[in-house]
Amino acid sequence: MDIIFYHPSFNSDYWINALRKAMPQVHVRAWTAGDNAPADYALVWHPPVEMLKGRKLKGVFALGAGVDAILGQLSTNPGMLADDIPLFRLEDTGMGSQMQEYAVSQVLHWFRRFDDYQALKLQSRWQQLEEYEHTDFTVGILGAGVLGSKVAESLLPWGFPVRCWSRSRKSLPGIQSFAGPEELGDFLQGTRVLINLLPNTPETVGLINQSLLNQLAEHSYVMNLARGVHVVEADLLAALESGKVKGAMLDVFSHEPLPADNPLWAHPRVAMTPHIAAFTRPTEAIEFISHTISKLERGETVSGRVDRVRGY
Ligand SMILES: NC(=O)C1=CN([C@@H]2O[C@H](COP(=O)(O)OP(=O)(O)OC[C@H]3O[C@@H](n4cnc5c(N)ncnc54)[C@H](OP(=O)(O)O)[C@@H]3O)[C@@H](O)[C@H]2O)C=CC1
Ligand SMILES: O=CC(=O)O
Repeated sequence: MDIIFYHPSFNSDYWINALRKAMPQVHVRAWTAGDNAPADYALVWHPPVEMLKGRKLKGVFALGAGVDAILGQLSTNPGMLADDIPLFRLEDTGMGSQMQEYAVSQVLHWFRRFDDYQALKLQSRWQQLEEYEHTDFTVGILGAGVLGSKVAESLLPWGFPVRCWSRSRKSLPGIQSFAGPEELGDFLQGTRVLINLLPNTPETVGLINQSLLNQLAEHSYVMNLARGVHVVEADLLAALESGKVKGAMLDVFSHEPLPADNPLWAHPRVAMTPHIAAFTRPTEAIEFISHTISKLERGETVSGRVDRVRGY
């Protein structure tokens, strides 16, 4: 069996050695321009069209959780991957615990008013503020898939009311589930901290806009861990100015790296990180990929297959 590998920034030698160790019977090679030799599987992130075009593959694995980039490439280059070639993505592979750490630490930061205390510190003011109540700190998670559900579970032990919104209804112990566009309004009503873990699809682009932000609780907080295109930046800035939104923590942006003249950089109530909420971890990712390939080769059912029509 042959596997080709392409990632624009990962250390290919490291990955290829680790893949060979995990699957000693498989020939793994880094794909380079002009390589048209046959392969069974391709492991990719932002692949050149020519890498995949016309290949008869048994499957393609995206080396991340989101498949918006590759589906975007496919929409402009439909011949890049035949419809019958399955596309898989990484499910959790260590990203769940990273998302939990990120979300829990930031929710606690806001709940314990460290943002307010930092502002007071900058004015050299010693002042004790009123405590927030857990009951006034409902956390609502947009997306209750692999990562959203893990984040939801991790917030429960801290005493916050937790709710989630997805396409289909979930039954996650202790978490209130809202489903579909008709329940989005009820989900937003009373949500104090909004965490976004939706995939980037035509239905979710621009969802976090003025209308949505207006439905949140007063002095709410927004955390975007999914994709920049979900948030209408001008609407978020307006909501921060009006005080409707008290603070935002952003990991992802419509344009990455975020341009130097973007007003988010200087906003005192916006914190940000450079798309690091969850990294692809080689050991866990390779374990998932090798396990999935073994099952596929045995004709067994696997999870992680992308529904190309649905877009995630
Ligand atoms: N910032 C970072 O470092 C990283 C960001 N990400 C982002 O996180 C995203 C989520 O990952 P993951 O949890 O693995 O994805 P999943 O596919 O497992 O979960 C997606 C969730 O979104 C819900 N959803 C999709 N479309 C809609 C819609 N139109 N209306 C309501 N709910 C919808 C799904 O509902 P249902 O369950 O009913 O299908 C599901 O619950 C990725 O797509 C990626 O963009 C991922 C890794 C790292
Ligand atoms: O943003 C990262 C991903 O895995 O998707």
